[in-house]
Amino acid sequence: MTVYHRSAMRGALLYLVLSVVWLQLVGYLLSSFFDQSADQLRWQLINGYAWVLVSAGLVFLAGVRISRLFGKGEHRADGERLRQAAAVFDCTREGVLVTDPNGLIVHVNRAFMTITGYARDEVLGRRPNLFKSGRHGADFYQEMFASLGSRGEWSGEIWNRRKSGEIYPQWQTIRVVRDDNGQVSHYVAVFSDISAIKDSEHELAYLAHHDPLTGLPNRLLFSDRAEQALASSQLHKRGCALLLVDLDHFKNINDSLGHHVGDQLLKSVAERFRGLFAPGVTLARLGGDEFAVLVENCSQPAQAAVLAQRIIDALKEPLRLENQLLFINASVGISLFPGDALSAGQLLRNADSALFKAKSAGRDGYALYTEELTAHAQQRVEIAFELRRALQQQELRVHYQPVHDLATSRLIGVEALVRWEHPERGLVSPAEFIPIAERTGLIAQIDAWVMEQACRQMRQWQEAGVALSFVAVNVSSRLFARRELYEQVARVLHVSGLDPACLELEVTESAVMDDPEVALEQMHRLRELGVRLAIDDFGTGYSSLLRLKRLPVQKLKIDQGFVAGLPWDEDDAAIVQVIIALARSMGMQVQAEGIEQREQAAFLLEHACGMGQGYWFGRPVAAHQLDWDRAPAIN
Ligand SMILES: Nc1nc2c(ncn2[C@@H]2O[C@@H]3COP(=O)(O)O[C@H]4[C@@H](O)[C@H](n5cnc6c(=O)[nH]c(N)nc65)O[C@@H]4COP(=O)(O)O[C@H]3[C@H]2O)c(=O)[nH]1
Repeated sequence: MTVYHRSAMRGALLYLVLSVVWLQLVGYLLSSFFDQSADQLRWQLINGYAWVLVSAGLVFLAGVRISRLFGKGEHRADGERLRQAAAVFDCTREGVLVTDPNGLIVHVNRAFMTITGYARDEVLGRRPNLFKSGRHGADFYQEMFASLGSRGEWSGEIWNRRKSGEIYPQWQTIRVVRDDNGQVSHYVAVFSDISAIKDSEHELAYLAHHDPLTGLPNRLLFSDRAEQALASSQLHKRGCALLLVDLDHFKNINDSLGHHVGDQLLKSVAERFRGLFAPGVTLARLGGDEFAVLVENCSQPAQAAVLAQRIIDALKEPLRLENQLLFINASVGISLFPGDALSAGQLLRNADSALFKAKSAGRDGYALYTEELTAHAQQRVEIAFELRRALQQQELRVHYQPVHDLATSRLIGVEALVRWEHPERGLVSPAEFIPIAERTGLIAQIDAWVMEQACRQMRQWQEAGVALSFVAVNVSSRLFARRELYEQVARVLHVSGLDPACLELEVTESAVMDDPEVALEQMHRLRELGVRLAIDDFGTGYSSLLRLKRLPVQKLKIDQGFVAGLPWDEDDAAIVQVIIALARSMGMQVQAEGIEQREQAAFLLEHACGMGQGYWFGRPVAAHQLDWDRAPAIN
């Protein structure tokens, strides 16, 4: 039983006792005063009314007492609630602002002052438009008031101004407070400062769309901009050009000087490129050493070509990094909208095909996309497919090109060169399928097969009494980088029974310089087998002389590009002489490729080049077609 029940029970008992005592007493008094029962009855009636009156008075007094008591409790609870609300109001991290129905500020909390920078006195009695940033138009506020009118509430993002003048974003909820009669009594706005969230949002968006190293737009943003540019160009009937830029031999710099220098180089290149273009041009780094440039309002190939040349020329000046000068070139592929492609994706693919063409044409230049390039790309896919079949169907052949001793003019060795006897297309040049085989990884299989054939053939010649010093085979950079090359060579030598000293492995200069440390290890292992090593196409790469000196190589092959200009081109002549001197100083043999004229052979002989090969001595032919006795007189 509660306290209230007990006191009510006490009141009721008191009333019962008083009533019984009163009735007994009045009954006794009336019977002793009056003899006449009629008089007694009348007075009893009067007494009844009097008691009812007294009871009504008591009930009234009790009611007043109870309501006073309850009233006091409610008042106390209200006060408590208000104190709690004020504490919450003041401690909350959200800013709170209360206005009267006329929009005049009547209350703000502590967080409000911290966020806005205003003191309480500076804002009381003023209107919230004091904080307007000017970022929102009239529609925004109209919508806000419409929502307050219809739903009694509005929430959303709003930009306001602090006392310092700084504009910042808030997340704000405004609520209408109504009195008992349904009239608006106050507006309460609760808001939080979301600048930090906005900043991280911006940072995330920035990171998602930019390359962190150079700060340039990345592939995602570039594609997006390209889409927009194409849409706008289509609308305004204008043209667009996409230039894809790739740094030549960047990997060499990265590998030889380290990633840190590589990164610095990319940053410097990005800086140079930035300085070339007007703000309307989008420059991006798509990844690695690949950059892209999107030029709006450029529909003529000649215009785009001028820009491409400007990019190439921008790198002619060496870059200074950490007290060293670095030289780097670039190749550029160009594709135009709407002439070459109608979508951003296609434009990019076409520029990539054009870039491939620029690279194949010797780098440090640009190429424009043509439809033939798509045809070529298609052809490359077909060749890759057919090449697999060719290997299974044994359509590959090995031809041998004679190598002559320049001093005696005698045939002393041969180079094994693969040929593809296509059932429909006839003899396919390796220049056509070797790059595809390299891209698809089929080259390892091809090289292994050629090596096996060449070793067997050499054994047969030796058994037939042919005096031949060596057979040379090409090892692609793909295979050269693999550990299994060693096992493969050992197995072939074992199976064929060929003396390892008769096998010469030709590795291109770029394959060696791709990863000089791996190359060095691989070469030492191969040398342990007893085979000879030659560097092919020497002069076209970026060999460091220090590295070259450490390589266990027996021969340098002068690239045919330098031989072609002999003896009249002074630059070629000078380069050839330097290579010969270099090889001799390091105790290596020198062999020139691509000798097509007697004068070239004479120049090489005069400058102490030991060996030579070329059409003038003999073209690559099938094994049985070799002319062992041919020794054309050089002088
Ligand atoms: N203009 C001209 N060219 C001459 C002359 N003398 C020789 N050549 C050509 O020059 C190329 C020399 O081979 P390479 O530099 O190793 O260049 C080779 C080599 O890098 C690659 N290759 C050929 N066979 C193989 C192979 O079995 N494996 C690998 N990995 N690559 C191979 O394909 C390239 C091209 O081979 P080929 O078309 O056979 O072309 C051969 C040869 O036919 C000349 O006097 N004038």
